[in-house]
Amino acid sequence: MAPVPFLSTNGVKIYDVQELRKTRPATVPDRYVRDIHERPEVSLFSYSTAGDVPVIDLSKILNGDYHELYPEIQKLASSCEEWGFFQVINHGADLNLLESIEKMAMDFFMLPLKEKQKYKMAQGTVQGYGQAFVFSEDQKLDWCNMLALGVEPHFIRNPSLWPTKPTKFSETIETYSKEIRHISKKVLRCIAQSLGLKGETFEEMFEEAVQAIRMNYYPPCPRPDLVLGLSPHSDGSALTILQQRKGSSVGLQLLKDNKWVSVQPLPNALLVNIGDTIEVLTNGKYKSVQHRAVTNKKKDRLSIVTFYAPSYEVELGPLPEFVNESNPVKYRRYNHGEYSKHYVTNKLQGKKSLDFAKVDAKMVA
Ligand SMILES: O=C(O)CCC(=O)C(=O)O
Ligand SMILES: [Fe+2]
Repeated sequence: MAPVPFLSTNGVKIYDVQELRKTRPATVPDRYVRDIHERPEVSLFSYSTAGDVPVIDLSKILNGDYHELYPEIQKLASSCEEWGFFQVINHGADLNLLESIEKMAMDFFMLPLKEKQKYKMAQGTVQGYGQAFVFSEDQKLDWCNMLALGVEPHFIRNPSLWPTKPTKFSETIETYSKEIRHISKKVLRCIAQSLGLKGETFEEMFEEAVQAIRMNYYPPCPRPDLVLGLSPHSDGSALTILQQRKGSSVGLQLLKDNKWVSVQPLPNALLVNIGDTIEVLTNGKYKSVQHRAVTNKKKDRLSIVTFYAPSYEVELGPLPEFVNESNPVKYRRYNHGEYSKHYVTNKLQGKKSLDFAKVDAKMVA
């Protein structure tokens, strides 16, 4: 039986990819088939190896002596400039907690559709189970099911969307998000240090930091050569901490030197990427790099992604330290809440959302 489509939060017909997959189709509906230039090169990602993305030992920065600290800070700076991504080891997070959030998330996605739809994303909103970035019938769809939840500050929460099944799900998210928030703060301090700024430079901006979690589940796909798990985008956050479930297929790719590079996270490491906020604050010195997810024919994949962003009231713009004659201002000042709204009301399309803040190069010259 063909799966029944349902309406996205913007009134567009979409499918639930896990339900599609249950029908064991030999191919995928047209809505998922990407234009030729967008399709992933299957051979590229299946052969790429781990270890390309720089690895930062957080304990060396936080507790190391000068001889350990300095090279690690240097490595962090070059990762943010050249990759926009780095893996963090010795981050101090409770490994049992990382394991239990993976298990909870998997248990959730394995529930019957009817149960998951109790938490369905409502029209015009971005939280819950569903697809937040679908705006038209001709937009290509991602081979992914998502559960997105606002966590902090409390007023962004919608408690009716926090699953009561599996039991302990909400409790685990609560503990997990606290742990990740703690790490986000530490990483942000290290980033400030790597920029030659005082560790506490960003603290005021993040006093009421916004934290949201997105769980992405990519079932196996009969045609990974034709589809994308998640469309190319940069994150609208300041930084993002990504955990990939152990044993998942390789799926995340980032754009480096105009080529898509596959990322295979190290076991127990957390993957951090620079979001649009830091790119703006540093006037482009640190890059919010485009990334996407690809699918796999045999294996599924789960990622748990925590976004850390300034409070909505904060006014953002390049810090004066990063603006001079040879580095003219690239971004205007804007309100972060407005940017967040702009981000979630547009489809994921590479780095296009940051055009919102770009200063026209000609006007500056
Ligand atoms: O699943 C992934 O690895 C990518 C997820 C991602 O980029 C996101 O949720 O913003
Ligand atoms: Fe992302």
